[in-house]
Amino acid sequence: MEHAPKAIDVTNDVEMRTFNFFTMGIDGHPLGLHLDMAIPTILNNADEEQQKDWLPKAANREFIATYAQTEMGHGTNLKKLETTATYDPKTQEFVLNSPTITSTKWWPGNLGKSSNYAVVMAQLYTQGKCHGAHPFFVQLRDLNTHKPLKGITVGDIGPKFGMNTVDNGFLQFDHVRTPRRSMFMKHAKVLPDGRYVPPVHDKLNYSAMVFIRAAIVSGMAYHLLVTSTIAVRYSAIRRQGEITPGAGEVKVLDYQTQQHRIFPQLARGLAFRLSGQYIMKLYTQTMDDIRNGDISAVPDLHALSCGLKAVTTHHAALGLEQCRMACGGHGYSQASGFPLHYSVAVGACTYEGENMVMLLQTARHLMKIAKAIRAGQSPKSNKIVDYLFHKGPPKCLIDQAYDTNYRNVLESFEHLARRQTLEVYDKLVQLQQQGRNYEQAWNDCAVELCKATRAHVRTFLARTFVEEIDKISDLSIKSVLQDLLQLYLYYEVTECATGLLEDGFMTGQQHKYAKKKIYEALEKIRPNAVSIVDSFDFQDRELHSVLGRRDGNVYENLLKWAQSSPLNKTDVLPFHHKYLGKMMEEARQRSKI
Ligand SMILES: CCCCCCCC/C=C\CCC/C=C/C(=O)SCCNC(=O)CCNC(=O)[C@H](O)C(C)(C)COP(=O)(O)OP(=O)(O)OC[C@H]1O[C@@H](n2cnc3c(N)ncnc32)[C@H](O)[C@@H]1OP(=O)(O)O
Ligand SMILES: Cc1cc2nc3c(=O)[nH]c(=O)nc-3n(C[C@H](O)[C@H](O)[C@H](O)COP(=O)(O)OP(=O)(O)OC[C@H]3O[C@@H](n4cnc5c(N)ncnc54)[C@H](O)[C@@H]3O)c2cc1C
Repeated sequence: MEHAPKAIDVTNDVEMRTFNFFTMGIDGHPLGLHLDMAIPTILNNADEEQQKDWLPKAANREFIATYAQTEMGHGTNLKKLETTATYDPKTQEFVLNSPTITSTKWWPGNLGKSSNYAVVMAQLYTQGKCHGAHPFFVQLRDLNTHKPLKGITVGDIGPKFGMNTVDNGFLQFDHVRTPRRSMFMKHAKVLPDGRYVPPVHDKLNYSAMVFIRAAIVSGMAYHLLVTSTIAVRYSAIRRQGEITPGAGEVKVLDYQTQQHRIFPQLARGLAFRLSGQYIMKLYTQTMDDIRNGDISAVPDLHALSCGLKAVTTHHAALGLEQCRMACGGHGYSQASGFPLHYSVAVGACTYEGENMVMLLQTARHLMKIAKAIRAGQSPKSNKIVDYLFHKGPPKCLIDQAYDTNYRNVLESFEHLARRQTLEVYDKLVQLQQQGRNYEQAWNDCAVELCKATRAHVRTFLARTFVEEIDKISDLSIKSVLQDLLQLYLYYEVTECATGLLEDGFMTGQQHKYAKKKIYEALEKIRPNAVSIVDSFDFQDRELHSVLGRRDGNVYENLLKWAQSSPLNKTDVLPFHHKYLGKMMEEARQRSKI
């Protein structure tokens, strides 16, 4: 090709690649899974020889690979995946098979028509024993004809809620043989004679999922900032109704309800962006540590990435809907961009680990800490969880005259997370003392366990936001961002007020104080709102929105957009006379009788 694209940067510059992934393929593109699941799997799970062979070709786009783990019958419970990879020592090959209809791989992005390779998660059998789900690098289609290889049935799963430019696919194996070395062998191995060598940590095979979970946090920030930009810009040009009778129609952005709907999404977008940077740095550092044989950070990374992924995707889904609803009828048009952004972002509540399951994974981590606290152990030096070991003030102090760096607000979030974590731990213990087994007790506490995770993640998001704003030296920028920080923190206080009021930690008067601080922040943000969203410098093509155009020429372009609809190619649609015209003519004839 004349301007062949240069090789993908497969270094661990994940931050930029992630952002490209989320911005480049907002509704997905043929290389989405190749870039952000297949390549990370090769980087983190292939041994040196395999990396030498596969990585340059992957970077050079000599093939397209996806990540085929989920099956028709199982997505969450990886232990019960049914695809098998059985080692044959005679030929030193694995035989891949889909034994049941429910073992059909189902959902992998770009699997249906684009990919010719896949990372396939299969239950590994050797010497008659199953060793659990392991990744294999498997060719699916002929590199020249692109036809499926022998024993492989593959196709697209059909239209979905959204992201319909992504060919999510299905895949079945009928005793397909693949070389022994197609098994990713950095961590676990199968030797030529069939002996299994276990990994140092049995979850290292899950690293690609951890990468996307970490990346999704910035993805959610991106979606919230994009849709807030659309809603703020549109609200700044849309005039509807009067505040002072006779003074003329106002910009809907001047309504306090409009500000209360949109500005918190702006604030959350920033908060998620800052935590997204943190978790991606933690991911990169942990992967480097693993390469040096240190797996100590793996549990912290897993717990934080699961919790952040679940909370940010849920809040993004709610926030995008608020932005859409704030734009009235035009917000419901495809011209707004909201249907596209929403349908892509909300998928992240499900993919890469369904949110309830992710919240409970983080809760497992919190329960271990609660056990240590109840056993009187001292905290590890880990800023993410150390606060759980601390006592904290007995009463809320958010309305004290001076709250330097929002210490009193952060302590309120810490108080709630600490109380929720310890109370649900105590309930877990109590239910077991009453005779329930651990698993049943766990299920009977699951809703409260999820609340503990949400409280812990809220604390992390808030603290990170405060710390990062504090580092800003440009006072004019800092002042604007502090308005958003104030809104974020007190909005989150009101969002979790039930938990703070429940034990009398916060008073009703303090709740009123928090609301006052919210309204104060809304007023401070209003004059800067358009400049704040313009500063993100999103291109109109990224926003996919007539309402969010930087030039503000919404109405002329809305009409142009509508006129470009295929329906408007002719004044009278071809089928009119055949059906509607005929129906009306016959009705008129009948009425003359
Ligand atoms: C973002 C939007 C912007 C625009 C985007 C554009 C388009 C994007 C489109 C697509 C991109 C995404 C494509 C999607 C891909 C996928 O969905 S891939 C499939 C994802 N599937 C999952 O996430 C499966 C979820 N299930 C699991 O992960 C596991 O089953 C489990 C729930 C974690 C349980 O695991 P398992 O059963 O194996 O383990 P247990 O026996 O229960 O033990 C749990 C212990 O293991 C520890 N653990 C589990 N996972 C990990 C991990 N990844 N790392 C480290 N440790 C792990 C866990 O902590 C327990 O430890 P403990 O026993 O000590 O408590
Ligand atoms: C847009 C999109 C893209 C995707 N891309 C890929 C891909 O590229 N590769 C890939 O392998 N997969 C992909 N997936 C699949 C995705 O990873 C799974 O859908 C997800 O892991 C959930 O699994 P499931 O759909 O089987 O739901 P299930 O696991 O059947 O769960 C159904 C519901 O049951 C509840 N539930 C399940 N387990 C528990 C539990 N332990 N505790 C509490 N509640 C529970 C939850 O409410 C859950 O929503 C994609 C999915 C979507 C929507």
